[in-house]
Amino acid sequence: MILHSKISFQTGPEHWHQNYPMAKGDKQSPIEINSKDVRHDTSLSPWHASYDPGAAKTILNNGRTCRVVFDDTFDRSVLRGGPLTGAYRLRQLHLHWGSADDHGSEHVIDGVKYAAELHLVHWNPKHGNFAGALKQPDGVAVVGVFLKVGKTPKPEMKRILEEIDNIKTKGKEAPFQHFDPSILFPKSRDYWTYHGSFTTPPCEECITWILLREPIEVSPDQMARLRSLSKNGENEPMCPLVDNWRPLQPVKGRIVRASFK
Ligand SMILES: NS(=O)(=O)c1ccc(NCc2ccco2)cc1
Ligand SMILES: [Zn+2]
Repeated sequence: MILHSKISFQTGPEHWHQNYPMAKGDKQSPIEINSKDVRHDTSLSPWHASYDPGAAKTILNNGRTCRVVFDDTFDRSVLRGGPLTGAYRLRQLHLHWGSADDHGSEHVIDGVKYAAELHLVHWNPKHGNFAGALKQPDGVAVVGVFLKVGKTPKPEMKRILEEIDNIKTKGKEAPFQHFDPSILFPKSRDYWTYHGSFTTPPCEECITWILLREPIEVSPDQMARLRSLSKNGENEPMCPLVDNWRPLQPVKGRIVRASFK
């Protein structure tokens, strides 16, 4: 009798729940924001980021995204206000992007997919550490900024994208200092907010999402740089790091609030 061993690497988002049951939860991210279902909440206050440029440490390619890591050992770079209670510490920022300009963001706004989505990840120090915060519904706050391709790119994105040449392959890390990520924010502070999850396993439902309504612009060349990153390690076959976004998840009756009319 010949045994056919069938090895299937079931790692796609549809299979995550087999190892991470939370991936099939009722508060998963990303979701589509439909303006007709959004509730303008006049009690929502403005959000404030006070970041210390000296907290920036390194930039790395972890094979899934390009991530900038910050010193979060004390209240050095914090996010306050908006839907949040207390100061949340900035831990890292990273991006999700597509293989072409017409898709790449994780959240979708009235059917619009942006070329990329920047996530600034903060955690609530009242829960001791990041690992503890993951287990709490108010443990983490992520600010999402949409990126669209245009002719007046933000010079500040240059800084991140210039470093990309030094972290082309998985596992590569480079120093990344003296960087204040609040320069990446658009003019308007208008945002949507809802309760959701990490968009990668283990998909804990611990995130207060704050999605900025106004996208920032990047140049075609900047998007091409992002797409030049590789998933593979240095001496492995080339595999472009693109389309690292999770498909839309069910809203399951959640209310999305807007800070604006
Ligand atoms: N795309 S995202 O903003 O939801 C996001 C943010 C941070 C992580 N970090 C990885 C992780 C998840 C749980 C513990 O460590 C993963 C995903
Ligand atoms: Zn993300």
